[in-house]
Amino acid sequence: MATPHQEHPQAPPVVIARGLSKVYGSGDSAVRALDNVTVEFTRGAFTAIMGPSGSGKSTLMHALAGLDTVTSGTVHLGRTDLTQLKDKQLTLLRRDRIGFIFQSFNLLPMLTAQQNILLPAQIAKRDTDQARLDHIINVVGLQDRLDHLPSKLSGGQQQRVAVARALLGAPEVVYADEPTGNLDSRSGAEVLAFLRDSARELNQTIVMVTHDPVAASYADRVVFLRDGRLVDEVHSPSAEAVLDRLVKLEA
Ligand SMILES: Nc1ncnc2c1ncn2[C@@H]1O[C@H](COP(=O)(O)OP(=O)(O)OP(=O)(O)O)[C@@H](O)[C@H]1O
Repeated sequence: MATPHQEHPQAPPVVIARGLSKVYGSGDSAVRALDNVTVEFTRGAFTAIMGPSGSGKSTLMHALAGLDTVTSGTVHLGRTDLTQLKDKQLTLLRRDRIGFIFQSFNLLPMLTAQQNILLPAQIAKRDTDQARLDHIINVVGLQDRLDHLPSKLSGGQQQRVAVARALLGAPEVVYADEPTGNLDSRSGAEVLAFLRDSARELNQTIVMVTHDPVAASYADRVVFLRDGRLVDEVHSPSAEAVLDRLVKLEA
């Protein structure tokens, strides 16, 4: 068992959400998906967001990432309040300052692993830091797969390409939405270990939504939602401790 990652409480928060509420619809059919959520994510911390189905996990991640608007509250990435930005500014902010990892990998099928990893930097006309690229490719163990098309890679390898792509630009935060949802448990464990290592070795801030207590146990901290509210959190979690909290929340 690895020693728990020491979070740095003195590290400044990279993302700060204050008083976030999100209401879908209106009148009798209104659904309060987020209800006054205040939460911070410090630099280099790997945090999992958990909660029963419908508790607001996706809504929270979409709000944090500037993928969706909120009804009230603020979301700061560094000094920028995302809730004040127009669509075009949000698009640029997501491109330049946030990394994304999705359950479905989202690789372009006609590009090799290496081309997929480099694509966001090319689109943004950013120079690639060769030392960082080499390091990340090593960390995710893709050295001999770089020329392969996604269709010639296993699911775990494809997700490692997606992880490398998300990490390359050293974004201020990486959001991972059920990153192991399509993987068998061994590939899932590899991807989670890479996420954990990149938080530690690259001081990468990572926020992951997951249903899986084992996946959450790789994080430094797990925050729990119920009915759109932040109701609990666990630091240096074991899978058992996470499961225990979840069972109580679902009771
Ligand atoms: N576009 C939408 N329109 C109306 N209601 C929505 C919409 N998106 C989400 N909701 C509702 O908001 C609440 C929170 O949904 P959300 O998808 O954030 O939960 P979740 O915790 O991610 O769920 P799951 O674990 O099932 O993916 C739910 O009651 C859901 O039905």
